[in-house]
Amino acid sequence: MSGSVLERLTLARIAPVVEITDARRGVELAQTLAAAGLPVAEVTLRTPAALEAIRAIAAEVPGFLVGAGTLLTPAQIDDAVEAGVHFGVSPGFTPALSDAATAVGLPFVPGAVTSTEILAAAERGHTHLKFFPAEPSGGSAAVAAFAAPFASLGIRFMPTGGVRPSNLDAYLALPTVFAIGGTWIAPRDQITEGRFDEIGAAARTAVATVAAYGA
Ligand SMILES: O=C(O)C(=O)C[C@H](O)[C@H](O)COP(=O)(O)O
Repeated sequence: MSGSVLERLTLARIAPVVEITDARRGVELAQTLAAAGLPVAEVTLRTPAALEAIRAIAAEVPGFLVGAGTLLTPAQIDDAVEAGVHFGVSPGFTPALSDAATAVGLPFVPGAVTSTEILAAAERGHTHLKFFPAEPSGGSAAVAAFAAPFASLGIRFMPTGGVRPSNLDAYLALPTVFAIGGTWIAPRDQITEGRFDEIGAAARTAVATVAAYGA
C-alpha cells in the first residue's frame, strides 16, 4: 500500500465507524465503501464478529484500509493485529495501550479530549488523536480551541461521536482535523439488513462534501 496509514486516513478524511454483526456483511460493506470512493472503515470491537470481519476485509478487499476501534486493552491490540488490521483506534489513551501498539508496529490513534490527555499522548509520541466523544466534549469549538496551544507539538484530531451531515462542515473547516469518524455513513441496522445502496449513497455524499474542502 502506498503512503503511510495515517497519511491515507488523512487523505480519506472520513472514517466510517462500523459495528458488524456478520463477518460476510463486512466484506460487502468494505466493497460498497470502496466503490463510493471511501476505502476505509474503523470496525469497532463491540461485536463477536468484529475480528472475523476485519480478517475477511483485510484478506478479500485489496487496497481497503481497515482499522479496529474500541481498543480498550493491550490484548485486543494483539488480536486485531493478528487479524490483519492496518490501524487501531481507542476511545482513550493509556501508556499500556500505547506500548502495546508500538510493540507490534500498529499505527495507533488514541483518544483525548482534555489538555492533560493530549499531553500524555504526545509524551508517548502520538500526534494524531481521536477527539471522543466529540459533540458532548465541546464539538468543533473545543477542537478549534486546542489548535493554538498544541500547534508546536503538531497535534491533529479525528473528532468522533455525534458527527452528522449537519455538523460535518464545521469539523472539515478546521486545519487541525485530519479525519472525522462516525456511524452516520453505515449505521448498524443498515449493515445488518444489507442496505448497501443507502450506505453507498451516504458515502458518496460524504466524499463530495470532503472534496468541496479539498483533501
Ligand atoms: O466504540 C468506540 O470506540 C467508539 O469510538 C464509539 C464511536 O466513535 C461512536 O459510537 C460514534 O458514534 P456516532 O455518534 O454514532 O457517530
